[in-house]
Formats: sequence, C-alpha cells, structure tokens
Amino acid sequence: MGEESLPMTPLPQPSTVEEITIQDGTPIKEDSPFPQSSSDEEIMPEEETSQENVILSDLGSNLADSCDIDEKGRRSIQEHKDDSVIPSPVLKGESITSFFGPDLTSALQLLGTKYNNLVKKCQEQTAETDQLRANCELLRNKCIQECEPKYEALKKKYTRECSERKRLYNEIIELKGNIRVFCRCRPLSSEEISKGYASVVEFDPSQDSELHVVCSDNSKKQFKFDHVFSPKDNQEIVFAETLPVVKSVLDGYNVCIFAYGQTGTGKTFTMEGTPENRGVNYRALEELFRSSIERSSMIRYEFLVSMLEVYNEKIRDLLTENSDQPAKRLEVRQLPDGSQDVPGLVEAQACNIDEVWEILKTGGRNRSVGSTNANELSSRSHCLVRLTVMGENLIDKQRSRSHMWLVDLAGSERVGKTEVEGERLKESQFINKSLSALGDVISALASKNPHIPYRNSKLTHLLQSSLGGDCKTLMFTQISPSSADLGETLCSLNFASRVRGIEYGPARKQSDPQESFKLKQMAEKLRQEEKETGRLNESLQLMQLKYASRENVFKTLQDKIRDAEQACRNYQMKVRDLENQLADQKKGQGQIGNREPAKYTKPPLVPIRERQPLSRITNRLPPPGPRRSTMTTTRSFENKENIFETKKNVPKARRISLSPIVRSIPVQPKRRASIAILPSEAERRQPQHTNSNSQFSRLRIPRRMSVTSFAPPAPGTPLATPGSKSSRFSSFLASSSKYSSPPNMQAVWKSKIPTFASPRNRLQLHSSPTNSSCANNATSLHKLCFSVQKRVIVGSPAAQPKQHPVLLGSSLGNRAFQSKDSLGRYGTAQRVACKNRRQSVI
Ligand SMILES: Nc1ncnc2c1ncn2[C@@H]1O[C@H](COP(=O)(O)OP(=O)(O)OP(=O)(O)O)[C@@H](O)[C@H]1O
Repeated sequence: MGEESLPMTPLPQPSTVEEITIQDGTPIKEDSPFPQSSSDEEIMPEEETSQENVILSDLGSNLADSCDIDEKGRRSIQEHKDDSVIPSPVLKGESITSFFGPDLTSALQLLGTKYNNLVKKCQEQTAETDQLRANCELLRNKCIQECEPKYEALKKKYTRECSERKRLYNEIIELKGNIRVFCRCRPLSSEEISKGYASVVEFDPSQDSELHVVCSDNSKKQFKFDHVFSPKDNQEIVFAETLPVVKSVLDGYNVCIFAYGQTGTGKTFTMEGTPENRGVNYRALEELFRSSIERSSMIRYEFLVSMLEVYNEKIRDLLTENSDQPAKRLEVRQLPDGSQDVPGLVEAQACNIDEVWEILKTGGRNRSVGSTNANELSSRSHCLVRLTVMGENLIDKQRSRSHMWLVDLAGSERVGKTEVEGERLKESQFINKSLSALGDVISALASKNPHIPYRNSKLTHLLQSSLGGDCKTLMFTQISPSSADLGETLCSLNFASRVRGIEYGPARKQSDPQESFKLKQMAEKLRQEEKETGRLNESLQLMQLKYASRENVFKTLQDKIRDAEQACRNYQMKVRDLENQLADQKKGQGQIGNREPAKYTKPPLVPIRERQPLSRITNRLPPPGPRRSTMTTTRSFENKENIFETKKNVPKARRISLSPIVRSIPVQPKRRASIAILPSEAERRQPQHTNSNSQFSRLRIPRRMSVTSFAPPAPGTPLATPGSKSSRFSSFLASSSKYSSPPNMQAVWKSKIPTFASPRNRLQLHSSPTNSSCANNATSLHKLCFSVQKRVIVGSPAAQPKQHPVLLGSSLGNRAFQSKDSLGRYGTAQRVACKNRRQSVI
C-alpha cells in the first residue's frame, strides 16, 4: 500500500481490455450497485474463479504499470488477487478511466459480479458467525450449569484455605515469639559526616538478623535481633516485616508497636515518617483499611482512633477539639477484664485512610516538640496512637474488639551531652525516669519476677497489657551509626537484647467485653446448675441406697413370714393330729367305762387368722402405726415397770418393745431371733421344779422362725382371733397356748442345756413326734418359752435362786443389768439390757 490513501474515485477506463472477457451481458440489477451475472445465483465453478483471478491479476498489473505503481503496491495487488480485497492503486496524476477504455462496462460488470459474490460470501459468513454465536451461547449456558456447583465448592475451599492460612500465619508469629525486636540504624547525618564521625555499626548483607558494633578498643560486639535494618533499608522494607504483626489486630489480637532509642536516631521517622516517606503508622492503618475492605463480605469492621501523649508524667489527649482549654485530667484505669483504659479519651471514628491521616495530622500538631542539641525537632513526650478495631463476623455473629498501640517514645538523652536546661531539662528528667521505669519492667519480665512494677510510670502503666500480657508486641530499637553515639548505641542494643529475652505465653484473642460479660454470666449460670445437679444426684443416690436397703429388709421379712407361715401350718397339722389322737383316746375311754367324766374339756379350735398370700405382699413399708405391740403384757409386769418409774435415783427400767416385728434395727438375714414367752399366771404360781425328763425344752422350732415376742394370755384375756389386732405370730401362739397345759406338762428349766447356752443354738427348740409328751406341744412350748425367758433375764437359777419369774421386770431395772460388765455374765440377757444392741423380746 502507498504512503497516502486517496478517496474513492470512479473506476478509470482500462487501456487494454482485450483480455477481459465477460461471460454474458446480464444487465445490472436495480438493487445491486453492480450488474449481476446469472451465474451469481449459483456457486461459481472453480474454473471461472481461476479465470477471473487471471483477468483480475492482469488487470491489476496493467493498472499498476499504467499508474506507475511502486513495487510494494504491485506486490500487494498480486497478493490480494483473491476475492477478499481489491487494493486501490496509487495514482500518479492521470485519470484511471483512461486505462479501462470503452470496455469499462464489462469491467464494471465483472467487478459487480465479484462484489456480489463477496457480499454473498459475507452474508454466508455472517450467518455462520450467528450460528457460531448461538452455539457459543448454548455452550456458555451449559458451562455455567455444569460449573456453578464446582465454583461454589471451590469458593468454599478457598474460604477454608484462607482461614487455615490465617491460622498458620498466626502460629508462625507466635512461634517467633510475641515480643519481636527489630533494630534499625539510620544513616550518618551530613553534620556527622562533616564533623568526621565514622560509622561504628557493621552489617552483613547475608545475615539480616545480626549486626556488629565496633567498640572503642576495636573489638566487635555482635547483637542478634529478629530483623536488622541497615541505613540502606527504606520505609517499604521496614513495613514489609512489620505487616504480619499489624494484620493480627484484624484477627482480634492486641498489638503494640513501639520505637525506642536515643534521641535523634529516627524513632519518629520510623513510626510517623515524612509525607514523602510515610512511616509504620500510616502504612499500618492503610493496610488495615485495605484488608478490611477485602474481608468485608465476611467481617464488618469499625475503626476508632485515639491519640495521646505522656508529657511530664501527665496524660494529654491530642485529639481534643480546643487545645486552648485546660486539658482534661486523664488517668489510666484497670478494667474488670484486667486490661488498661483511659476513660474520657477521645475516640475518633475513621472510615478510610484519608480520615485517619487527617486525625494523625491533627494529633501531630498538638504534640509537644522542642529543639535540642541532638535533634532540631525532638519529641519531648511519648506519643501513643491507639487504634480500636471492632469486628463482627457476618456469618457466626462473633464479635471481637482489639487494640493496636503505635508508640513513638521520647528519646533517651544524656542531659550533660544535650546541654538542656530549664523546661527542657525537666522534660528530659521525666523522659529518662519513665524510660528507666520501662527498663525495670523489662528486667522484671525477663527475669520472670513475680512483681512487675508497671505502675511506676504512666507509660508502663498504659503499656501493661502490651508488655507482659496477651498481646503481640514489636519493638524497633533505633540506633545511630555515629562513633560519637557509641555509648548510647551500646546501651540501646543491650536493652533491646533484654527485651528480646522476655518470654510469655501466647497471645490471646480478644473478644468484645459485652460478649465476654454475657459469656461470663452464662458460665456462672452453668456452674450453679451443675452444683444443683450434683446435689440432686447425691440425694438420688441416697434415695437409691435407702430404697435398696428397704428392699433388703422387705425381702428378709418376706422370707421370715414365709417361714413363719410354714411353721404355722406345721403346727396346725400337729395340733390336728393331737386332737385326733385325743379324740381317739376319749373314745377308747368312753367305750371302756364311761364311768369317769373327762378331766377337762378341750376348748374349741380357734381358726388361725388367714393372711394374704405372699404374692400380694409388696415391698412397700407398712403404714406407720404404733410401734408398741397391742399385745398385752402381764399386769404384774406392767406394774413392776411402773414401780420403777416412780422410784427416784433408780435408773428407769429399759422398756422392752413387745412389738412383734416392727423394729428399727437393720434386719440381718438368717439371724435368728430369741423367743421368749412369758408364762401364764397359773404357771407362774406353780412351783418350779426341774423335770429333767421333760423333753419340751428341746422342742424344735423351725430354725428361721422369727417370733420376736408374744405374751401368754392373762386369764380371761380373749384369745387372738382373726379379727383381733394382735399380730399373726401372737395369734398363732395364742391359739397354741389356748390348749391349756395338761397337768402333767411342766415347764422345765434345764440350766445347762448347751443349745441354750451357745448363741448359735440358743432357743433352738425341737419337737419330736415320737415323744410321748408331744400331745400338747403348744402348751409345752408356752412353758418352755417361760423357762427360756427366765434364763434370758435372770441367768442361771443358781445365780438368782430367789428370783421369781413374776419379778422379771424388776430385774431389768437393776443397775447391775445396765452395767455391761455384769451383763456379760448373763449370756442372752445381755441382749436384753445392753443399750447398743438389739433387744430380745420378752
Ligand atoms: N532511616 C533514616 N533515613 C533517613 N533519615 C533518617 C532516618 N532515620 C532518621 N532520619 C532523620 O534523622 C532525623 C532525626 O530523626 P527523628 O526525629 O525521627 O529522631 P527521633 O529518634 O524521633 O528523635 P527524638 O527522640 O528527639 O524525637 C530526622 O531528620 C530524620 O529525617
């Protein structure tokens, strides 16, 4: 193509048209700018196309020749002899029409055909493109449908990975140590160079964590820190290392970054920087805002900025509106959660970094600065910027509230060297005092002293939780390279090494105090509930124990009842047998003579009170009733007891419960109870003489029969009937005893019966069916019981020869019986009188 392109001009007449052949003379269609050949409708055969190409090529070359087209244009025509482009030749003065001559119409027709072909092709291509576009749309939709779930899964994975990265990141920071110490050395100032001071600090570029100080004796001292910045390192490099700690504040950790060092070493430069070289403060806040926007879909953040200074041990708010007014007196207060706060401090809300910068500038203007020999704009106070970050997780609604302290300390200075006086001297003294307090705190922390003197200065009190608590702390140790400042440099480096040695536990995430309060309340409630549950559990266990023991008692009682019933049945059968025998005897006697009347008449058999079947006995306790048995004791016995009660100085006779079953002592399974039966009135009056031949004393009562007490019926006392209130046992025995003893049946005292003497066989009676005197077993039993009782209470007849059974009650009141020593001799009687033992029942 030529250098300049011309506007379209009418096609010139070709000079030679012999070679141009026109297929047919089809007129140009109205809607087409060019005549259309009939073959336009069809697809042009390949031969025709090639022919056309030849014609066009020749036409192009002729055109080029005649128009004096340069080589480049010629080549272009040759290259573009296909259908796509017909290059316009560069004309040199002459009209192009002269070249086409009179066959211009044919040439135009040819060109028209060509054009129409091109238009057709173009339309085809457009249709194809449309088709492709539709296909693309379809594919796109299909892709979206297929990829949507994958995208969601990947998004979730990404979120998970992010939180994992955050966790690992924090872990690394914690592993590196919560107090991290960086060292930054400023370059030699022009003044120092001019004065000829040399640098005494050496850096090894391969070791970014150590430096060497050349001492005055040419020895080198090595110091190691978490990172060492040489004078060549700019603000960006410094901040890149600081960033991890800064970001922690967004995760809910408290952060403290402070610069320490000799005056004029670049503390303010590192923290605040200059408008051209912004320092850590600005960059940190900028980064926090940027990150908060990044996280805004998950966490909503709010930022509050405060700025204060500690000047001459007084806290001054640097963000107060009117600095002309007397400053509010601000004090450090400890909050209930152990952290420190300054009530009344202005907290300015900032929504973006520009607002923060404005706030910082306002604060900076209010700061106390002055000129000293060492620094023209020396900070005469400790400046603290506090950023409060409040975060709310939009997903789980968790809230956090954390602080970031950015502290530019006032420089330590040698008063003599800086030659300050007046107000400056006073300031210097306060500055040095507070820095020395900071040194004390650091020393105490490093040596793990239990007492840390935080309250010795306002500065240490403010930084209490940042220095020794659950905070991520970073200290910049600023040093001067000048040989003139060697002493101060060594001091600063030693102090920084001590700080680096401080170890304390991992930083703790800070939650919102309101949330903490809520959690505390919940924890307290939970504790109370746990206590209550414990109490309830204890009482439940106690109840269970009680229940189990009662269950045991009832089981034992049931066993006993069952045994007693069995025994009852046995005796009934025996009684019936005896009655039958008696009846037989009577019959025999009647048949023999009928002369003598029967000596006695047998009282009618009183039916034994029916009891409920065992299956209906439950384990429930019987309803509370009188503990004392309704069974009547003999009148004489009661009287005796009353006599004892009226006597003074005589210990009251111990009351013996006649209740058959109810007793408060725990029932021991398989333990046999003593059986004692008081004799009837008539029997008592009978002379007691031993009938060694009597076998009743050995009458056996089934072993487990628990008959604890029963009394013989007094004369005239109605016998136990099913309707009476006396116990089953008493009714049984009463019914037995109502078969009054035949005259020949006597109670027998067998003083040395081993079965009575040994506890195991005590009161073990047996009844022999072969015994001739078993005809009235029940009566014998009654008498036997009397004899047992006598033995039980009185001991051997030898020991108490004159004791009458009627006076048994009185013997109970005897002092001798209450003495354990003397009771020991009485064997079974001990059971009766000993207070702490179970009572035998008379
Ligand atoms: N890394 C550095 N690169 C270039 N210039 C620096 C650097 N550090 C400090 N300076 C320059 O040194 C001078 C003193 O710095 P600066 O005021 O920050 O010291 P300072 O420690 O804050 O002093 P003071 O304790 O008295 O406030 C400034 O002019 C500052 O620009």
